[in-house]
Amino acid sequence: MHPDSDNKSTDPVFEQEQQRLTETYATLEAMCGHLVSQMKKTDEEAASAKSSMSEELSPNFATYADAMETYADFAAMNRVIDSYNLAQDADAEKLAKIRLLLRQPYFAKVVLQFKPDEEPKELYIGNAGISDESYRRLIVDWRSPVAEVYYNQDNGRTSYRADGRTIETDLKLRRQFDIDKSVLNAYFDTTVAIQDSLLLASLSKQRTSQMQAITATIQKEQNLVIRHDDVPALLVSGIAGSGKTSVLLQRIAYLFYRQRGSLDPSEVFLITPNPVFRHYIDNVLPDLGESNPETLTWEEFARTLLPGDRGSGSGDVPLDALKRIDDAIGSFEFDHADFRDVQCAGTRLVSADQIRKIAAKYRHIPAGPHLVALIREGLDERLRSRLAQMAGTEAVQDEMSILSTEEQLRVFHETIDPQDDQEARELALRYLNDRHASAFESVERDAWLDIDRIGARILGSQGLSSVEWLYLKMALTGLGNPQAKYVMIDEVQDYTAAQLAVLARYFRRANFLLLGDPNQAIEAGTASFGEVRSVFAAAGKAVSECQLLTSYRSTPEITELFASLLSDKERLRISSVQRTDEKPVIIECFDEGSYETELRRVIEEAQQTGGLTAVIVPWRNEAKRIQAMLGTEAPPLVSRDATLPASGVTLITLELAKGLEFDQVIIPNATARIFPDDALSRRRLYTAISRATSKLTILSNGKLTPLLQTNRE
Ligand SMILES: Nc1ncnc2c1ncn2[C@@H]1O[C@H](COP(=O)(O)OP(=O)(O)OP(=O)(O)O)[C@@H](O)[C@H]1O
Repeated sequence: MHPDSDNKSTDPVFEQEQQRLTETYATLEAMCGHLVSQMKKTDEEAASAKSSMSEELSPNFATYADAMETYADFAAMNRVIDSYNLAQDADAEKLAKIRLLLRQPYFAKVVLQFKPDEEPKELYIGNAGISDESYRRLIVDWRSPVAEVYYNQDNGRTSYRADGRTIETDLKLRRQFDIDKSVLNAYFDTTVAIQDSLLLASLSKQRTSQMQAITATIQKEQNLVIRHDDVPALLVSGIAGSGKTSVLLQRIAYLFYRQRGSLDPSEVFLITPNPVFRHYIDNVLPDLGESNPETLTWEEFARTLLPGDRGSGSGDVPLDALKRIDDAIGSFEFDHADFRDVQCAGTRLVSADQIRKIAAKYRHIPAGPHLVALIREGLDERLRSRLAQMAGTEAVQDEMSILSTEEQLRVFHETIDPQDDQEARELALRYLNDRHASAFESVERDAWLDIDRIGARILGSQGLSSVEWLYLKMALTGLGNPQAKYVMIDEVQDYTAAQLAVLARYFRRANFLLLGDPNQAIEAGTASFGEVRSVFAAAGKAVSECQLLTSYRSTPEITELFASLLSDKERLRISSVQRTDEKPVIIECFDEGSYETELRRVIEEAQQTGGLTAVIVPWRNEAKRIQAMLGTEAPPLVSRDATLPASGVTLITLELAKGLEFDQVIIPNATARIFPDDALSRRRLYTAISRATSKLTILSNGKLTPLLQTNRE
């Protein structure tokens, strides 16, 4: 049922629901006001308790007993402050939830009958769960077990899982709401047969430059991924616009909720294609009341681990090279030239020869993380004794005595005036430890190992690629992040098998969520889904799989056009959600003059229509060509670190447009030269076309690519 504005006032259900909303809203507002004043009060109490306790505190360290008493007083004061802080933290968390709900208290209601003789239960589902003062559940969190019945989209007998048990119930009613703060705009009672009105309403909205959460309209196949059991690797293959990125973000929010208190955002990693994409998605989790995880591109990940003078490389390395590294490590022995001096500020602190001597003590242990850890410990000890010996020298003590007051404060947090030799030595050691902090760091990072040289010996080649370098370092030293619990890789088809092998090994204890579309692999040499499976299986991570086959982004006509680039078998399985439609336009021009006129016209038209339009070019040099042709009227080119504008026309390379979407897409030159009839061009064209939500214009300056010939009118 969809009451329009005329019958709202006469529809008793609408009135009842508006009434319920008004009451809930008032309760939330009251709770908010109460919490704010409570937090203010706690703040004042904490401040006054602190000041009266500090006044009463009379530190006395005269005797051992006095000192003990003083410490006990300090500890008591800290305990009081901690309890205030804890209370504040709990209140702040609750307040954040209420503020989230004040934007939209809930978006759905389900009525569930658990036992035939019981009253049915009404549950309102929202972005967070909250109970009122008398512990009555006002709103249920969308991630709570019972909310699953809403997403299962079955009316009648259904079930959900809670604490490993399956709970049977009868879904009597599934009602969706369009709510803005305390105003009910509409409600929809849904059954499976009727299309999802809230979904259609949400899809028909104009796109913004930032991705939005899809909590209220998550579809059944998407929910299976979001609520999937924890598995070592979950591979989701989904067509363009099927909600892979949306599902990924909703799953992160789900995991944070389910593991509240034990899962920290710093233990979740999201590997994204580029910074433009990161900006595009970075509001979704905060809007859901959650923090963003650690978000990195491959380049950023590699840069933190590789030596400063090395680029992150292409990653295009055969898996076989990595296998040879694994095979070789088993029987590998260091030789004298595999070590490098530990240096700092031009001083050699531990020589390669000394490292060799430390290593010689462990000759019976095979090369690998255990041996490297032992050498590292020995080296750390050697470094400490070297600095202790330097601390006793006159040269260092003289150097320390002429430190400026500022430098003394930075190093010692006070000015110094050593009274005897012993004190002077201790201070000199602190000074040296500070000055040589980077030497300790390079011992810790195993920078004393010449990975390039070791790799050249193992692989028999001159110079390692960055991926080989990383893999070898991990195999040899155990480099990795064993604390990471989840790693999410979006657009997984864009990584090479070797890059994925590095990630699987680096985050060795993490569960992986891998999402991608084999048809959007726009570079040669990246991993097929078969390779993705075998890389993770080889890393000891059994792969489970899900598929998403409905396109939510594009209109049926656009979906049909990009689906026409796929094999018949694939095309037939794809569907799109019905909406108002505009036929894609293909314009083939045979002379430069008419091409320029047409291009100017479609860009001008796009400016007039409003919304966000992308002119997608395959490479940067094509962007330059367009800029040269259009001069000052060329749309601005999106750079790698940019944030998309809210509206207007932009020029963007395919690489950066990946994963994003636009109200309109213009493909400015789809000739056979740019999109020849081969598999890679087919995927590039599929990716470019599928960025459009509602309008698509394709031009060609010369003969149109054969890939689209059959689609012309
Ligand atoms: N259940 C849903 N309810 C509302 N909107 C949805 C839903 N699922 C997806 N969408 C919308 O469809 C569009 C495409 O989603 P998303 O970008 O997550 O897909 P994708 O599979 O990652 O796409 P691609 O691989 O083509 O980059 C987005 O605008 C998203 O908000």
